[in-house]
Amino acid sequence: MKIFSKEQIYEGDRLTIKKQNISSADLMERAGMSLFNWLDLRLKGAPVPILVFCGIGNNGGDGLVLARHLVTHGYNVKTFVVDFSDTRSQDFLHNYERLKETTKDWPVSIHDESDFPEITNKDIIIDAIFGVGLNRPVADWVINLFKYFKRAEALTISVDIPSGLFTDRSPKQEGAVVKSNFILSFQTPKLAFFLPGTSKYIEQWEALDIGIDQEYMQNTETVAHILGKLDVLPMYKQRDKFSHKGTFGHGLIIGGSYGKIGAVQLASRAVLAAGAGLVTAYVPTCGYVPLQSAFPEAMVITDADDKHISAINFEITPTVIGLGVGIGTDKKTGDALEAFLKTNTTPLVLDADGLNIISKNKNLLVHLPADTILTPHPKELERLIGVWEDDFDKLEKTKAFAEKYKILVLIKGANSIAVYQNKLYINSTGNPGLATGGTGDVLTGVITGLLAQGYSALEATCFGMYLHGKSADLAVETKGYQSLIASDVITYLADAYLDLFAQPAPVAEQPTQA
Ligand SMILES: NC(=O)C1=CN([C@@H]2O[C@H](COP(=O)(O)OP(=O)(O)OC[C@H]3O[C@@H](n4cnc5c(N)ncnc54)[C@H](OP(=O)(O)O)[C@@H]3O)[C@@H](O)[C@H]2O)[C@@H](O)CC1
Ligand SMILES: [K+]
Repeated sequence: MKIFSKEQIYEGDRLTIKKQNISSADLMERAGMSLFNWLDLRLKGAPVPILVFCGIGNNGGDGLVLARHLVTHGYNVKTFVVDFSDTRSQDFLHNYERLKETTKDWPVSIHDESDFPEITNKDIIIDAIFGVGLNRPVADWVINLFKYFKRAEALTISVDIPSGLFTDRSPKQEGAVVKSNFILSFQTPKLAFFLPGTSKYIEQWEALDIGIDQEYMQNTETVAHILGKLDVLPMYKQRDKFSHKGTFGHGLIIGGSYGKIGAVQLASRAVLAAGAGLVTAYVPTCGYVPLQSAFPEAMVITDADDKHISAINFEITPTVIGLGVGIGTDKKTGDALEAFLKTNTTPLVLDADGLNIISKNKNLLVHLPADTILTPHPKELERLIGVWEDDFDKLEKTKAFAEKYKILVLIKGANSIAVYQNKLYINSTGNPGLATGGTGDVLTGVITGLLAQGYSALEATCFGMYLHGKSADLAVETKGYQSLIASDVITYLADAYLDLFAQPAPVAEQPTQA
């Protein structure tokens, strides 16, 4: 699914109004109506108090439309206008009048703390204060209102985006954003929902279709994409009946050091579980016995050194190399990696200490083959690109870094993000059960295994991180968050593949009332 920038959202609104020959008030009516339908379907007329807090722009206008429909359908509604500015938008004013006509009463204005109404945890708060139009820091008294909402512990539903959240930068002050339980976002989610610094303000979101021009939605190129099943499914490569193990490539995992041979074992197993035909592990001598006994499907090549990789020489011709898991940063290994990178032309996935070695010797970056995949977690990324101001700045710096060296950078996190050719691909699968040792090694193996089968760097990364997260999502159903371990992610890869083609369960017939 595409994630539109703020400018693209405004352009989509403008174009829709023009092409569909409607007014902006009509579009706002649709937006407000879609909010109402969503709520009405769930509340079914329940008399729960609904407090609608509106700003003075179009986000507030959406809130006013919602409030009007709630009132006309008999809900228990109170509407407030958060008066943070004198400049009202036209569509706000139009709907302000319409609400007045309906209720015969003006909404209550809030100018400062003394106007904050009583809110209990039985109420529902509708947050329609700021939308994507937020362009400067929020006034202190309005931030206090956000905090007041949080203290009330009422169910909080944000319209389009939690108020206080910018579309292109992180808020400077902690708590300067409404803590939403649910966001009803128009047409597409916003990038801030998925970034580590701002996703803490988001629990759940849903995109509401407000009929933005389909052609515009389809043809507009966006910088960011969120990857769901429908996005990765077209990447899947069907198997030919006459294929054999040579068809699916040969992955070579180079890594391991004394005490960290397990990382190679996990990555190598994941190479095969992702579907590669063959896997070889290249490890220090101490890795030979454990690998050969615990993982009979792998071939093993050993370094002359017992504990660390000291030279990278092999006579096989792998399709792809995954390098770095458990490799350590021993001086010998650093030298071996340098010599190897200066001559290697095989497609490469670089992870863990492989990245840390390169961070200390950045001259090596120019030797990476085009489309090399780097899979850093945030600390490893910082060692590569330096510090950043906020998530948005981090993504800009990563884009520039990836472009400079013509590589792909996969930033690992709760929502892993692949950065490639100035675009962002955000994974939607995965859960906190993955916060356990070895899951990164498995991811390296999965991506290596997909590259071996002929997936492009971008496909292998997107499909790989999706499958890896999906596998964990399926595994937690029986393992729980605490007990899930990296090996489970390999085991459940099979289910993640099968899930791609699973038919949705038929909806059970509703019993009819006599
Ligand atoms: N376009 C359409 O047709 C549709 C739009 N839709 C809805 O519109 C929303 C965007 O609406 P919006 O552009 O009016 O901005 P909104 O977020 O309501 O902010 C209001 C204004 O506040 C101002 N301001 C900014 N920061 C400030 C601050 N810190 N403190 C004080 N003031 C500040 C700034 O104005 P300024 O003062 O800069 O002139 C800004 O314009 C969008 O999220 C969606 O909900 C839907 O109905 C679908 C159809
Ligand atoms: K909002």
